[in-house]
Amino acid sequence: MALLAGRTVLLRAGVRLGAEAATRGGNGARRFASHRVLVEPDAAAGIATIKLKNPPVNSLSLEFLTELIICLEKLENDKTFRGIILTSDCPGIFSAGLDLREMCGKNPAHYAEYWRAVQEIWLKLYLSNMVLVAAINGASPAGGCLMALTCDYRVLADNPRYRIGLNETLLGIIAPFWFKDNLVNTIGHRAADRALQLGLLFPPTEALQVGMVDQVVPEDQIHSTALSVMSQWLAIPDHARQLTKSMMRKATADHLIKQREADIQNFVSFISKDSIQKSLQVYLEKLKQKKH
Ligand SMILES: CCC/C=C/C(=O)SCCNC(=O)CCNC(=O)[C@H](O)C(C)(C)COP(=O)([O-])OP(=O)([O-])OC[C@H]1O[C@@H](n2cnc3c(N)ncnc32)[C@H](O)[C@@H]1OP(=O)([O-])[O-]
Repeated sequence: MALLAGRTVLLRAGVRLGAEAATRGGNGARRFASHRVLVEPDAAAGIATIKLKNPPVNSLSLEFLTELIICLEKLENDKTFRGIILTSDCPGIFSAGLDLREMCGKNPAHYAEYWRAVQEIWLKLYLSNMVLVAAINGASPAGGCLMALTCDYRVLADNPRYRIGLNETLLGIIAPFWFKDNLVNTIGHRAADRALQLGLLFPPTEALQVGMVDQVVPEDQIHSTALSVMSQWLAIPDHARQLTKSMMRKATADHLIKQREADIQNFVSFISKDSIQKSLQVYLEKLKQKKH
């Protein structure tokens, strides 16, 4: 069901697979990349590093999400890879979260298509059989935080500007129940209750304290730390680790899978409200004016 729904998204979004480059890397691994999703394979280690490259802020547009979904499907089906390091190619930004322009001034069919893609990326990441390590090398609000939360381990670069959290309430919107579930599973109910209501964005020290991330390291050590964490996780036999991961996560994922269509309808009717559209426009305007 999830897969079929995801395929619909891919076709509708009309991403040109022909635009992707497929070459052989020095280690013989198939290297593939799209415009916005760079994949650096290390076949010998069984690890692929995905670098998000949708400048300026890696906002999750429909096209970007679609490319990421295709990339994850390919890696998941390629037995060469057992682990993914998820990081950013945009200096100082991991991801600014959902692309606000996809949620403003569009029609209900567009909102529905967009939301299906957001659900799909979450399900793909959260239920991946591979080990996922987030190397968070920049600010990570809202949807950016959500992607990091799907990973098995989070390393954050030590820079006070790199704040992470689900800040939806600050935009006048509400984190969906499955964002909430993922956060509760990570930091516990009390901390999630406070973080969600206040829309808290945690700087590194606080993020570590609350359990939003597992490790904070100097920025120049982020990739080496992610690699060393990955090797610990890959030392565990895949079948045992994968079944354990599924046991821990299935109920949370099923919560969404069982009501995907209703969740889409909820999102469409919520986001289409005049008051919500106004809040989002005001927020986008503020972001634009911040520079001037
Ligand atoms: C129910 C729904 C659940 C929702 C979940 C979400 O994820 S909601 C999402 C919640 N996300 C947030 O609340 C994060 C909002 N973003 C930020 O807080 C900051 O941009 C930053 C800290 C990520 C980077 O700071 P920085 O000083 O390095 O960069 P900058 O601020 O100067 O921006 C550069 C350009 O990017 C633009 N743009 C930025 N974000 C978005 C976006 N999401 N989308 C589209 N565009 C965005 C910005 O307008 C500007 O455009 P311009 O003027 O060039 O045309």
